[in-house]
Amino acid sequence: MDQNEHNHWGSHAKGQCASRSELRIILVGKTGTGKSAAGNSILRKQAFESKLSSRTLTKTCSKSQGSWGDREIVIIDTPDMFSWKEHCEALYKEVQRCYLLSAPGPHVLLLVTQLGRYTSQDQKAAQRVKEIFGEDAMGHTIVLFTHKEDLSGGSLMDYMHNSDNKALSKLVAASGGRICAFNNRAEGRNQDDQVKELMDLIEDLLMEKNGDHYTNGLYSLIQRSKCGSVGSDQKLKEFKESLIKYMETQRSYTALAEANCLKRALIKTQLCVLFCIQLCLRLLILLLCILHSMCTLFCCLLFSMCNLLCSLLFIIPQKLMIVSRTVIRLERRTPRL
Ligand SMILES: Nc1nc2c(ncn2[C@@H]2O[C@H](COP(=O)(O)OP(=O)(O)OP(=O)(O)O)[C@@H](O)[C@H]2O)c(=O)[nH]1
Repeated sequence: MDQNEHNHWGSHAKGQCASRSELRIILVGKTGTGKSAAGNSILRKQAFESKLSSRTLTKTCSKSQGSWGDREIVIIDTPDMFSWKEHCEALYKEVQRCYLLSAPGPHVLLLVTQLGRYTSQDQKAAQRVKEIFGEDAMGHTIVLFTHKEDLSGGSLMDYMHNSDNKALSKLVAASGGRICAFNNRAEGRNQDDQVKELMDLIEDLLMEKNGDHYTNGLYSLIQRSKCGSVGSDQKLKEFKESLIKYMETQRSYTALAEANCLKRALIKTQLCVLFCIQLCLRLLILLLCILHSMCTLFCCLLFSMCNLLCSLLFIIPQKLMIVSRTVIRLERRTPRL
């Protein structure tokens, strides 16, 4: 067992009696979005390594502390554990480390994404956050956009309002509309202002949650282990087993939800097709009726024309006869010279 894990396990007891003003924040999201840089902005020091890199820079979960007013701020930076495709030993190890570092539970999950770059990878990362911490963790999530300078002075609300990224809108809605933006290159007053904006958002969230941090079965297990009599190694082993079970359960919930979503979409499509077929049939019947009426009208017209023609054929010779008789009579009366 890793020595570090022993230390983390031991440190959780320290977390139980942490001061009431302690604020635990976990930075989550896709790699390279600016999680470490955001952590540094909040703490206003170079606590986490952050630089432009073609590879993932943060290799393991780490924790750093600072303060904001009378609040002690604890930030847990996370490595690229939100985009690994499969559940594997390395993932479980990092998740375990993250749980132990953030026990008895985070007040805020800061989901970091780059402004204008919310891709399918970010969606998968958000999904993995739910797999690791549970669906209810969205209730303690704030979406933090980095590269705020790209707004060029415009407001984040306007940006969201004009965005046609449905997945992003869905994420923001699931996070209760709690959004914030950082320019992690900002300094001095500008840096303080954006941290204050985030802190105000966090205070509102905590007020809503009666000051409570987020917790779930795994955090409760860490809490309970404090009173247990079993040794640290055994506790860690049990915790890891529970964690694997928890993540697998969350994953099957997600798969089930996705399958239900797919089923609903399929039913909707079927209903749409049925409606279209029904509409086409009705239109066809209407067209046939119109054609039938037109045919009847045409037949009537033809019949009338024939009738008229026959009548004319009968009347014209009669009239001709009369005229010819009159002419003959007149000829007879006229004296010959
Ligand atoms: N211009 C600008 N650059 C930023 C901003 N935020 C982060 N960056 C840059 O983006 C790069 C990646 O930032 P990191 O903080 O290392 O990102 P990360 O998510 O921690 O990445 P990993 O640790 O590799 O997972 C760095 O070069 C940062 O300087 C921002 O708001 N504006």
